[in-house]
Amino acid sequence: SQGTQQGNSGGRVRYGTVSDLLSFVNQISNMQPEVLQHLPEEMGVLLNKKHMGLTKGHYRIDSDVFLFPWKWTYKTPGSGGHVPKGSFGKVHLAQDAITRKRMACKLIPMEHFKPADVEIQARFHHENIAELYGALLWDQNIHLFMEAGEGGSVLEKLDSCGPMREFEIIWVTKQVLRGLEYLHSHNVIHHDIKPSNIVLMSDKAVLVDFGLTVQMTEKVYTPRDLRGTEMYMSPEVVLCRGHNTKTDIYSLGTTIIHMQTGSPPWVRRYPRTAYPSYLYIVSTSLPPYPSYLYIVRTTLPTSLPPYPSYLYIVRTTLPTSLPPYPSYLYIVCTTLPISLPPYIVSTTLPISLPPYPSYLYIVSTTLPISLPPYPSYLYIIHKQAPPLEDIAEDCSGVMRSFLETALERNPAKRSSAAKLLRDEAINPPREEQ
Ligand SMILES: Nc1nnc(-c2c[nH]c3ncc(-c4c[nH]c5ccccc45)cc23)o1
Repeated sequence: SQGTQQGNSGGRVRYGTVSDLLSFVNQISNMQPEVLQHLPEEMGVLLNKKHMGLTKGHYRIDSDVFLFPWKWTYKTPGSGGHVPKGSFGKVHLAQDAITRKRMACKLIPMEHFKPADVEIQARFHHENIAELYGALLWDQNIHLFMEAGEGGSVLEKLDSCGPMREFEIIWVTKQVLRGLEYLHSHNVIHHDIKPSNIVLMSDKAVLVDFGLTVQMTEKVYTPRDLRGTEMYMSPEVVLCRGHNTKTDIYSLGTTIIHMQTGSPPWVRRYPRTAYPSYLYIVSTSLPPYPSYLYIVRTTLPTSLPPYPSYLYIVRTTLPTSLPPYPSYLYIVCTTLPISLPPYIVSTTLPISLPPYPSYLYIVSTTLPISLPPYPSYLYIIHKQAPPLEDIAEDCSGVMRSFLETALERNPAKRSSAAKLLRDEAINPPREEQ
């Protein structure tokens, strides 16, 4: 019969609706790895007919669409945070062979992909949220095609051009607040607002990376793990006792400090490099444990208050001498959200230490009596007042009060995105613009 070619002889990529895409990503996340390894051809659902040209049910990489590395890898956030899971993947520039439309294409290895990576972006549409155009499975990677911010991210801009001027910061802040106002009105928390997750276009900025995003079903979201990037994390998230959309406002506040000064809060006052070479205390992910670091001391107090254990890195006065074994790695655990062997000792250190010291390396058995206070930013965020000292000296008075509101320690006193959008700091009188 004259049936449509696509249905039978074509490939396994089709145009579909958001629900088609969501059932596709759920279906493939339940597929056995061995099935995924031998896929004869690409599969997927494309939402956007205008930008993506299918050819008989095919959308082949390097034939129907071309990928160009943006030389931008979205590393696991171990380099700056305690996040047990974050966003994996490389972001490429993609160009459709038929429509010539330029897009961003994030490749997520199947073993790291979870449907939550796309659910929010597929279901919620706003001009300040990177639009999802489609999802394709090929070569054991999920390819997420999205709206491209060809100006790169705010972090790249800061790294290449240094601190931003206030009128630029105002422009970015308004775009981010519009995106947050929309997400928060649907009880969605982004959880990872920071310069690298804000990308720039000629006429707007958009939020990207929804890998940590959640939609609250109650008034308070109680996490099972730590979500976000340490430097930009709010005190209530660090405490792990429940939080709400206001956490994104705090992270926007720290992001503004980063845009003003070129550095995130805290790092100038608590530099990671404050340590003599023999002792590094930083925490990333301990294989396979969540990325906390539980160095307290060899003899533990009988009971600790119910705070999360990573807040107990306070005993920097280690015993003057450790048992006679050289080059120890001591990880003595306090109360952990999961059970660990009570005492992990390894007599051999990894051959090459990662560029960021990622454990506590006690490379000599005798240590000086006392060490400088531990710069665990989680502990600092938890203990100290918000980082108002890190606000740029030349910050205007109105922007300073904007930041004081956004960085309020008590989320209930922190202004909402809707309220901040009306703030005079980001609505300067016309003659000033
Ligand atoms: N993690 C993540 N998840 N989705 C995205 C994303 C969606 N659209 C995009 N457009 C541009 C960039 C981008 C970031 N830095 C860059 C540097 C140079 C050029 C482009 C970029 C990233 C994205 O990013």
